[in-house]
Amino acid sequence: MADDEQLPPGWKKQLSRSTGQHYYLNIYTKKSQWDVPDKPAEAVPSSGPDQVQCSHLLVKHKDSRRPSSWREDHITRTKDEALDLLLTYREQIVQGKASFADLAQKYSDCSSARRGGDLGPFGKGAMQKPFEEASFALKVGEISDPVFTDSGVHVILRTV
Ligand SMILES: O=C(N[C@H](Cc1nc2ccccc2[nH]1)C(=O)O)c1cc2ccccc2s1
Repeated sequence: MADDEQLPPGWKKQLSRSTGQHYYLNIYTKKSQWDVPDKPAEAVPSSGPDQVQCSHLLVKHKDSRRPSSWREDHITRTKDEALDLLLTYREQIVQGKASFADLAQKYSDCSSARRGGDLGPFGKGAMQKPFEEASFALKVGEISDPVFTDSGVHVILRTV
């Protein structure tokens, strides 16, 4: 077990009264963590990455900004039908019954379908706000809940 003197600078080892386990306190930000720190404590909380890379599966509906796609010239499903459809795809992915890229390639109403839904790296300001906020809130490898934009209903996978 690492003692204070062996910890990277800026960390303090504490004992949790509730669990009896040790945790580690960042003496600058007062944030704590269970894992033994392996780098100096950040004096300022990190503002997160400048860019992320995500793939998405989009199901459009009749009220989408552009109710047309490579799959269907004239999309007539309702928003509720789009959500139900998206949830079936999300469930198959989460249950490991299909890969994200495979379902995006087959069913996404975005032209990124040909790339398994990959949008490439993007920063803040590049995508519609609900999509951006959901993407930057994901950890790498995490899949979002359904996200609604003017384009339709999305499920997002953060890849980088
Ligand atoms: O806006 C696009 N496609 C639209 C649908 C759409 N709307 C979106 C809104 C947010 C993120 C991705 C989105 N894709 C379309 O095909 O009607 C993009 C396609 C691609 C393809 C490759 C890389 C980036 C992009 S962004």
